[in-house]
Amino acid sequence: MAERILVVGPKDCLAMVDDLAPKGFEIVKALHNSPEQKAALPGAHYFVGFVQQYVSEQLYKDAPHLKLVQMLSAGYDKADLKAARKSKVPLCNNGGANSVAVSEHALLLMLAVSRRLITQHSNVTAGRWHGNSPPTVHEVRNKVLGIIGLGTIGKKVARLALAFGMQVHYYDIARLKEEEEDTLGVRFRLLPEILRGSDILSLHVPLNDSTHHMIGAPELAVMKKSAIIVNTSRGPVIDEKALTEALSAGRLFGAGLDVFDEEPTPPDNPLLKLDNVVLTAHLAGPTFESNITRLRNGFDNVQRVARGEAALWVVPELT
Ligand SMILES: O=CC(=O)O
Repeated sequence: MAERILVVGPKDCLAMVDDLAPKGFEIVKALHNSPEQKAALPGAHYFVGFVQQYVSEQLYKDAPHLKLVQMLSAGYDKADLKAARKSKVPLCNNGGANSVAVSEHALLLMLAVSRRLITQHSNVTAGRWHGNSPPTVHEVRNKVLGIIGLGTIGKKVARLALAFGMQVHYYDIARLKEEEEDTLGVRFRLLPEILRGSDILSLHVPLNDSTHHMIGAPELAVMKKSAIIVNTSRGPVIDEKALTEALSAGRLFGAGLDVFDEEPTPPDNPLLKLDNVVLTAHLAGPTFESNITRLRNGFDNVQRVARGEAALWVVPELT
C-alpha cells in the first residue's frame, strides 16, 4: 500500500500541492485541526506542515507511524522541539526555501527606510509636493552594511548589498574562512565593531536563548545616529521597547521591521506611530515563488526518506 503524505496548511497554500506532489504516495491535504487532518494522522508516514506551530506533542501522539516531520518554515522557534526529540522522528525545516524572498525583502526595507519611502508616498497622495526641498534621505552606495547571522539568508543579503555598492561586514558565531570571505566579498567583524561601524544593520539569526534581545538599549546606544536597523528574522532578537525609544528620540535614522515582539503587533504599539519606520506583517518569506520552493524541498525530502536516505535540513538542535 502506498505510504501517506499528509500536507497541512492554509487553503491557498494547499492549492499548489497537486502540481508538485510526488507519484507513488497517497496524498492527503487538510486544513489545520480539520476533521480531514484528524482522520489522516493515524495512517500518515510523512507530515508536511506549512506552519511550524503544527509541530506539537499532540501531533506525535496522533500520528504514531511518522518517518518525517517536514516544516515548510525556515524558523522552528515555536515548534515543540522537546516532543520532536522524544519522538526520534527527524524534524526538518525548509532548507532555505525562503531565502530569496527574505533577502529581497531586507533590501526593500533598507531602501525604503533610507529614502523615507512611506513619508514620500503619503506626501504625494495628500497633495504635498516637496520636490525642491533640501534632501532628507540617504543613498545606500558606499555605506557599511553589518549583517548579524551569515547563514543562507545573510549570504544572499550580502550579495544583493554588494550589487548596490555597499561594503559588507558580518558577525556570526560560525566564521567563514578568509578565502570564503574573499569569494563572497564580506569581512568578519566582532559584534561591538559591527554595532559601532554599521550604517545599516540587518539581522538574520534564529531566535534562541543566545539571540533573545541581542540588540537592546546598550547595543543601540553605540550605533551611529544616522544608522538604520532592518529586522526580518524574529521580533524578540531586538528589545522592541528600547528600539522604539531610540527611534522616537532620533537616536537612529530609522528601522525596517517585518517581525515584532508580539504578532500580530497590538494596534496601540507606539512603534506604529513613528514616521521613521517601515513595517510589514511578517511576510518577508511567503511569495508565489518561495511557496513553490518550500513544497519542492519538502517533497524532495519526503522522497529521500522514503528511499531510506537521511533527511536533509534536520533542525540543528536535534542532530
Ligand atoms: O518566518 C518565516 C519562516 O520561519 O519561514
